[in-house]
Amino acid sequence: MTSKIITAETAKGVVIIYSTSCDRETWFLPFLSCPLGAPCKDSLMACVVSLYRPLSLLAPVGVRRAIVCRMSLDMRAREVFATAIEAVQPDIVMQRGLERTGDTLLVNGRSFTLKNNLHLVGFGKAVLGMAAEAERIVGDHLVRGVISVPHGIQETIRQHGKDQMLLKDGSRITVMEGAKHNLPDADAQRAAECIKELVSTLTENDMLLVLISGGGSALLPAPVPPISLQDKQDVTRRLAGAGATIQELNSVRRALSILKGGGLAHCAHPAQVVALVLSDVIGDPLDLIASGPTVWTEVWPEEIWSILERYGLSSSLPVSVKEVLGRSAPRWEESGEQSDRAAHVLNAVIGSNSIALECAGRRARELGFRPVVLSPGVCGNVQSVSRLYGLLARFACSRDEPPPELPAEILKLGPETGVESWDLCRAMQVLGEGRVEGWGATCLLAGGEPTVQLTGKGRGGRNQELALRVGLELAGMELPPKGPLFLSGGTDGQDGPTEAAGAVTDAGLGKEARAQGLDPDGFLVNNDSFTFFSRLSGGQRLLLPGLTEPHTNPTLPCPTTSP
Ligand SMILES: Nc1ncnc2c1ncn2[C@@H]1O[C@H](COP(=O)(O)OP(=O)(O)OP(=O)(O)O)[C@@H](O)[C@H]1O
Ligand SMILES: O=C(O)[C@H](O)CO
Repeated sequence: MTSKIITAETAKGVVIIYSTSCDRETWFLPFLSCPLGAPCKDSLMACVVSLYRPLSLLAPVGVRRAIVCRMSLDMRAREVFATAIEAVQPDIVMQRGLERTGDTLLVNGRSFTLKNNLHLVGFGKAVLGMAAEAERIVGDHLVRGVISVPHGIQETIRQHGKDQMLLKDGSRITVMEGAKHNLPDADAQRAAECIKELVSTLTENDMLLVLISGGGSALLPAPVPPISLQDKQDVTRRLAGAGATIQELNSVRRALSILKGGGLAHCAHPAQVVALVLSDVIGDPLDLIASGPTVWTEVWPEEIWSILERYGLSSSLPVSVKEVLGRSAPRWEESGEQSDRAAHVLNAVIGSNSIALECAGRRARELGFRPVVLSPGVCGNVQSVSRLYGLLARFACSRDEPPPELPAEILKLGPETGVESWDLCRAMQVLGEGRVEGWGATCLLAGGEPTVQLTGKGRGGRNQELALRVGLELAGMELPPKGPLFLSGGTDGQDGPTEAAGAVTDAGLGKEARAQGLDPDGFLVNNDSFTFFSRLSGGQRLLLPGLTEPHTNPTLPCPTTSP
């Protein structure tokens, strides 16, 4: 059974924990080997972690430090990651996004009067929880709603006891499940039809709330006739498998869909549309998140053809796709002036991974680390990204001044991993200061989305593959025995089509695997990182969604800055 969707989906948060040196790590975790033995240690530490926050308010500094010192790096890394996830929970982002006073609703500084005229549609992995919260906030004005959410989500949420993410009995919102394995299917297509039907009946007196989160593209398939669902699926699956970026993939999806690229807003005209978006794309581009159904976007056939050519698909496209791309007429009849249409639509990003990283940084500080955010947008192929993290680890852990070629090598990776030189220099400066000044440990945080080019047939996800590769990078370096530790996880709790959110790794990974008869390189070649981590040490290094939830009270301080 898959346990996806614990949380909202933002661009993938990658959390990395580095200890700065062997000596300091020994100082920092003086009580690591617990006299109670390993199995007890974990449950004991879980209790300690859950008590840490209340205790930290009352206890003297010495006691606080002792508590933190008892937590392993692994536990603290998981805790930091859990906090990042918590920051983008569907209910929390909705509370941030929808401010209500009486019958006035404030979104992104714009106010709307509620007069029992509210309709709601939504699509995405996090939308069920968002809809439940929306109903709590504005349910008394809600006429009707339809949401398209992942297959099995309600049952999974029930099993996880997260009832606040379910709609209440008698809700006016219809929940439709589909898109098994995150692929558009007939169920999702039916949901898309119902959504289209609902929004097409609206008048200028109505208001439409559109809830959008990652995974929305697969949950709103509405292929332009005569393209069949099968044909559309074929194109997107081959593009994704060939390593197309989400920008490229969703540009193509927009060109083949009735509802994407502004089509949904077009159908809802002249109603007032308010779209609340939980971003899962680096830089929060509204036209690309879930393929931008509420953002009018021009389709340029030349651009689509060049993407298809880049990935060698242009000559093997289904006939229906060729026909649609060959059309010169606009996708829909113009209705009203551009400015008039724009005035009827408000798109607001209410959650992003910058917020997740900010919250993670605060938690890291509470847990005794000095947090450094490298960048919210690390991208590029997974090989380059893992190399970058490996080199940064080496830089952080050098006993003496690192060799001059090391910073140069790190900076060289900037352009292909989407990290500005300035950010790399800043991160290296902080890591260098840590080494010189001798404070405890550094937690380097980054968000982003590495690309995995699938060549094998195994099971995995970008975070697990990244963790496996970084583990192998670290194994080839001269590093202190107790550090660094690396964690990579998806903030939606599901890494690719697997049950895990990601994995935790360190320099001992390769040795541990070989001692258990596992060949990491063989698993990598087959893109089989999930199987690898599941078999390794009973799956202990996996980040499983149930374990990624915070142990502590969820009312963690969150930034007030708007996304
Ligand atoms: N076996 C695999 N090994 C590594 N990565 C994989 C594997 N299978 C799929 N992926 C990654 O997962 C992505 C598809 O995952 P999913 O269908 O959940 O969409 P997503 O939400 O965009 O992905 P993710 O959860 O990784 O962000 C692919 O683009 C690919 O990068
Ligand atoms: O649904 C999608 O298109 C992706 O998750 C990006 O938003």
